Amino acid sequence: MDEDDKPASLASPACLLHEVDPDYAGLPGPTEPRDWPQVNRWRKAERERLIAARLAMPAERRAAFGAAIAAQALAEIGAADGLVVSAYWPFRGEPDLRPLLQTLAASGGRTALPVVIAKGQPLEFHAWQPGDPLERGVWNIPIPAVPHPVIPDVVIAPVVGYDPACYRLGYGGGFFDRTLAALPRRPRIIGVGYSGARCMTIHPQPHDIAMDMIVTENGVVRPYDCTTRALT
Ligand SMILES: Nc1nc2c(c(=O)[nH]1)N(C=O)[C@@H](CNc1ccc(C(=O)N[C@@H](CCC(=O)O)C(=O)O)cc1)CN2
Ligand SMILES: Nc1ncnc2c1ncn2[C@@H]1O[C@H](COP(=O)(O)OP(=O)(O)OP(=O)(O)O)[C@@H](O)[C@H]1O
Repeated sequence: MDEDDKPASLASPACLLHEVDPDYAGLPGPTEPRDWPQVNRWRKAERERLIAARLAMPAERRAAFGAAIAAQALAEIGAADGLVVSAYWPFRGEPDLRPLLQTLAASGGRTALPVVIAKGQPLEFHAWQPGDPLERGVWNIPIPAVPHPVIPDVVIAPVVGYDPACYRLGYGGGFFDRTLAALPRRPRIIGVGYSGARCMTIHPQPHDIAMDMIVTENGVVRPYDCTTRALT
């Protein structure tokens, strides 16, 4: 059991204030002009709340949710043959999708992990499949020991939070947004997280890039799915 797997003690129940009324939480409503310093403070507090909530889940539930997320993500990816798919090495209670990498690699896919080059710079993606050697990168995140940059067709991005428009709240480094903005062609972007990570809005900023979908243990969320359903 590593640090991430230990259930947090004294965790308080998730606060649902933000679900009820953003004004009440001191934030602008969705159509009002943003006060970005205020939004950044909100994001920081929300990150801490959401990470604590997922770490407080029993490890068995996280594992079961991770398996459900992996199965649906695999179905969304479809035929893996010839595709370059980037996922991630899980930390801080993220869904563990390493078995998905194994399945993709076994069915002809080329798998990869993101690599932090430096703060403020886009990520790189380097080919890696289960069994290949790893070394510690920035923030001690395991990265492929043998550098082999690739351009992914599909990027699986773990979320700290997400909203119905499929915007992602991450760890606050801005890495994925910078990376997606810099890639020569836009990959399919599949966000993955637990359904408890849903926010009414993450208050997207101009640099935020929406994902094509979010896969949770309960199903697939596509941008404004609920609106589409309501209109049809
Ligand atoms: N498993 C996994 N690997 C990943 C990502 C991810 O989201 N999950 N990343 C996706 O991007 C990149 C790493 N992104 C990270 C971004 C910030 C911090 C971090 O610790 N940040 C500091 C504060 C940063 C700041 O404010 O400047 C902190 O939380 O204390 C860690 C990783 C690449 N690898
Ligand atoms: N394309 C970009 N160009 C320049 N700066 C950017 C870009 N994308 C994000 N940033 C900067 O990075 C910082 C963090 O962004 P944000 O809060 O969206 O991070 P995040 O998506 O939660 O983090 P991460 O992707 O690392 O998990 C912001 O201050 C933002 O201005």
